[in-house]
Amino acid sequence: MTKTIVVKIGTSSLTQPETGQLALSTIATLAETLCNLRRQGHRVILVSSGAVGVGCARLGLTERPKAIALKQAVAAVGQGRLIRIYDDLFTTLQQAIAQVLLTRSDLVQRSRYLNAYNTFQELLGLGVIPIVNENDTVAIDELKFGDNDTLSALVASLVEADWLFLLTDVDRLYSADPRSVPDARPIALVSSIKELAQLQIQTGSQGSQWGTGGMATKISATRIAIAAGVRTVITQGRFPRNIEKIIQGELIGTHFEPQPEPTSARKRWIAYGLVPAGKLYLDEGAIAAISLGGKSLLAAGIKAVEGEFDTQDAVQLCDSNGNEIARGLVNYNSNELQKIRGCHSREISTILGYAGVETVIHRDNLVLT
Ligand SMILES: Nc1ncnc2c1ncn2[C@@H]1O[C@H](COP(=O)(O)OP(=O)(O)O)[C@@H](O)[C@H]1O
Ligand SMILES: N[C@@H](CCC(=O)OP(=O)(O)O)C(=O)O
Repeated sequence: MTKTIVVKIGTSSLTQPETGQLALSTIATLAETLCNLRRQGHRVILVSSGAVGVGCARLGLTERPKAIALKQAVAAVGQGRLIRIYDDLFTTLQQAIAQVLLTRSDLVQRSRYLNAYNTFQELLGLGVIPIVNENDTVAIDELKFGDNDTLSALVASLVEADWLFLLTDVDRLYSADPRSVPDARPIALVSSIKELAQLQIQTGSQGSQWGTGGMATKISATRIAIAAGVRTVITQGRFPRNIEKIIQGELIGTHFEPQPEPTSARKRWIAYGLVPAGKLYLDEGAIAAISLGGKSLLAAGIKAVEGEFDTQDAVQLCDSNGNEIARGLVNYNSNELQKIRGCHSREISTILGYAGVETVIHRDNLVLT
C-alpha cells in the first residue's frame, strides 16, 4: 500500500563531525534508500538540513556563525551546493527531485498554507522527491521555524504523512543525553503523548556542534507529528537503509505511535501553522472546562492577558505557571480582553459599550496542545 513518508536528516548526519565535510557515503545511501521507496510506490519527502554546515565548510569557517546576517549568507552558499549534490546523486538514480524552501509565514496565512499543500500534492503526484529546507537566507528571527525537526513535523502534518523519520547522530532517544549520562536508558517505544510527558526525558541544553536544536526540538516535533496521526521514528542517520527495515516492521530506533484520532487539518493549522501573538492565563475552572469539558473559553476564566493582538489572531492559553494548555483564535482583541477578563459574558456589552459574542474563543477554534 502506498505510504507518504517524510524523512528529516540533520547536519550531524550529513557531515563528518571532525572536518565538517559532507558524509558522502551516508548521503548516497540515503538517496538509494529513498529511490527504493519511490520504486515501491511510496510518496517520499526529504527535509534536509545542512545549508549552514555545508556553507561553512565551503567558506572554511570552523564553527556555526552566530551573527544572523552571516548565517544567512553562509546558508545561501551552502544550500546551492547541497541541492547540487542531491541532484547529482538522484539524477544518477533517475529520480527527479525538487527544491522547496519554506518560510514560517508560508504556513501562517491560510491561503499560502493551502497553496503549499497543493504544491506538495502535485510534486508527489508527479513522482518527484521534494527536498525541503527552511529558506534561511530570508527567514527573519521573529518568524521562522528555527529548526528542521519542527519544519519536518509541520510538513508531515501538512501532507498527512504516514511516517516521519528523524535521522540524527544517536541511535535512538534515551532518558537523558547519552553523551553526558552514560547509563541513560534507551527508549524503544512511546505509545502516546501522555506517556511521552510521563517519561520526563532530559535533553540537555543543545545538540551536537553543528546541529540546531538537539533532542528537545525532536521531542516537540514528535508531539506535533503524532497529534497529526503520523507514526514517528528517531533513528541514526548513518544507516539510512534502516528506514526500509523499519517500514517492514523492525523495531529499530525509538518509535512513537500516532494518536488514534488525529486533530483535524484546520485545528492543526490553528495550533501549529499560526504563530501565537499573545497569551491568556486561565483559572482552574476555565482549564477544566476547555480541557475536560470540550467547552468554549469565556471571559470569566481569564486571569491575565499578555501581548498585543487583534481579533481572530492565535493566542496561547496557559495555566498560572505559564504552561501552555491550548491555542485558539480570539473573538476579541487584547485591549478589549484587558477590560472584560474575569467578567461574566452578560457584562461584556456594558463594559465595552457594544454587543460582542459570548465566547472569547469558540470551541471550534480551540485546540488542546
Ligand atoms: N535524551 C536524549 N537522547 C538522545 N540524544 C540526546 C538526548 N538529549 C540530548 N541528546 C543529544 O542530541 C543530539 C542530536 O541533536 P542534534 O545535534 O540537533 O542533531 P541533528 O543535527 O541530527 O538535528 C545527540 O547528539 C545527543 O547528544
Ligand atoms: N536550515 C538549517 C538547519 C537547521 C537545523 O534544524 O539543523 P539540524 O539540527 O542539523 O537539523 C540549515 O540548513 O543549515
